[in-house]
Parts: sequence; structure tokens; C-alpha cells
Amino acid sequence: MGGLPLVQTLSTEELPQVPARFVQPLNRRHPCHGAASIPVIDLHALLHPDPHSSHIAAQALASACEEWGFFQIINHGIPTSVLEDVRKLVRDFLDLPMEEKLKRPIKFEPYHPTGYGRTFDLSEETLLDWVDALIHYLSPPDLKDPDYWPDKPAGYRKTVDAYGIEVTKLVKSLLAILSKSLGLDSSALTEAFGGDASQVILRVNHYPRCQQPDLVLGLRPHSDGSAVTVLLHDEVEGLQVKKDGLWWTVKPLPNALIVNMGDMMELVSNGRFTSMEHRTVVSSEAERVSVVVFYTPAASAYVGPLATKGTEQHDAIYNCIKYEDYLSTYMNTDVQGKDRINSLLI
Ligand SMILES: O=C(O)CCC(=O)C(=O)O
Ligand SMILES: [Fe+2]
Repeated sequence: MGGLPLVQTLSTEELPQVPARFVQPLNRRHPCHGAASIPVIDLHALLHPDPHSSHIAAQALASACEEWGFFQIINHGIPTSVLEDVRKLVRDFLDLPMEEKLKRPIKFEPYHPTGYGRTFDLSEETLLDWVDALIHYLSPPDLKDPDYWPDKPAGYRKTVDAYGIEVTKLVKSLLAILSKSLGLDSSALTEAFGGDASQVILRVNHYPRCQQPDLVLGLRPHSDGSAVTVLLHDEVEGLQVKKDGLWWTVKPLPNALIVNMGDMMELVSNGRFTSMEHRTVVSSEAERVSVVVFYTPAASAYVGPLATKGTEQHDAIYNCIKYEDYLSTYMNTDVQGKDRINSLLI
């Protein structure tokens, strides 16, 4: 951990100056341009029994994945009470004493870091993000080590497990529709990501208040290494998306989930669906918590362009990669925007 306390502790110490390793150089402090009008997608409409209606909705979904790579999903079928329970249990976990939370510190095995603490703390020189994280697997069963899930607060494991199952179902519905948009069988994308061996990972991002919010970032600019990411927010703004070279703030809709395409979707779709660069900013007034589910390929899956139809390029523009290797590079290099997925460009 490089000797520095976690961000929550730094935040309560009311230091006159944030530690130097959190200070972003001036050339990385790009201002935000305004509100992002990311599309709103209605799952009811996508699953409508009338083929004409569902086709129009599917076209809107595909356009959202092409233009923004981000959308907010409404009528997603996950009851509001479940979203509220997850938010509350996560909040209760974060309110536990630090010693309790650190009973399961971040460990780096087998494929993805899991536990509670700081991520991307690769050397004494790397810049740090103003965030503490709780990470654990939701699936597959052999990686979902229940001992690595918080055992407090009571009810956390049961509720978060049920939420993970719901989110996975939602992702699979979206993947079936997007497969067809790519001109493939509805099961093509889930199969490409390894079917039941796909890895589903939960990451709670805790962004405590910061005395000098303009000097730091909650999360540095990055694209996700996942196939699809689903984010449950707490209605506090902070997520920003980069489009046309400018940064835009996402205005979270109450009870909508924010979905984005990860690098693996950009890869399989041969660049048609965009894994958009995003970052988070923090505030001196309100802390912020997001609960993120990454639906990612199986560690053993070889992922490469499946479909070139509908893309500008008729030949594959990316190399194929074993997902385990992608993840290992992703976790062990200092993230800079989209550099990892771009490194697969042929
Ligand atoms: O907290 C957020 O709004 C974004 C989180 C995120 O980008 C991530 O965990 O990869
Ligand atoms: Fe992200």
C-alpha cells in the first residue's frame, strides 16, 4: 500500500494538502464541458412481444453502444427495493471500523484483485486515485470464494448475491439483442465470453470527500477491461465520459442503472461498439459511492473480433487475446485512457 493510509482515513484527517501522489499534473486536469446526454434505454421496449416495437428499441440500443458506449437503462426489472437494499448494505459495510474492513485486504489472486483497499498502487511513483474499493467475485462458482465476501453487515452476502444474479440476467438479455445487431445468433456474445465460465466481478467505489477536489481524480481516465459494466449509483454526480475529445458529466436518473461497453465488446464487435473512456471526479461536500458489476470473459476465453458486418472495416482490426492475459496486463500497468485496448489494434 506504499505506506499511505486509505482515502477514507486521509479524508477524515483534514490535511492542509492532499498527499503528492494523488495530485494530478496540470495537463491531466481537463475541465468538464457540461451534461452528457447519454441515451436512455428501456428494457421493456427491448423485450416487447411486437417485433416491430422491439426492433426499433434494438436499433436504439445498438446506436447507443456505437455513439456513446454508455446508456442509462430503465424498466430493467430489478426492483427498487433490491437497489435500495444493496445501497444500504454497502453503506453499512463502508461505515464499519477500518480494522473490520481490512480483515480481507486486497489480494491479487487468481485473476482479478479482490478484497478491500487500494487498487493500481503499482509503485511509489504511480499516481493514486481518490477512491477506496471493495472487490469480490460474483461468478463463476469456483472463483466466488465466499470467505472473501464481507461477513458484515448481516444480510450483505444474501442480498448482493441476489443482486449479482439479477444484473447478470440483465446483461445476458442485452448481449442477446446486441448479438443480433451484429448479425450473429443471439447466443454468440455470451458464448464468445465463455458462457457460464464468464467472470462477474463486483467493485464498490467509495469516494470520500476531498479538501482539494480539483487537484485529484476519483478514478483516472480509463476504459473498462470488461465486456459490459453495470453501475448502481447513489444519485451523486461524479462520473464523466469523454466524447469528441471533451469531458461530459453523466446526470444519473433515479433508479436507472448506468451501463457501458467495455474493451471486450469493442474487441468482439471489431470497433463498432465503443468502450468509452471515462473518469470520476470528487467533491469537498458530498462523498459518493458506486456499486459496479463487471461482466467479463472467462479467464481461459480467447477473445477477438467476431463480427465485421456493419463496421467500417471489413477485416479484423484487433488481434485476438486470451482474456487472462488481457486482465493481467490491465491490472499491472498504469492505466492511461484506452491504451490497453488500443495496443491490440493490428
Ligand atoms: O464510480 C463511477 O461512477 C465509475 C466507476 C468506474 O468507472 C469503474 O469502477 O470502472
Ligand atoms: Fe470504469
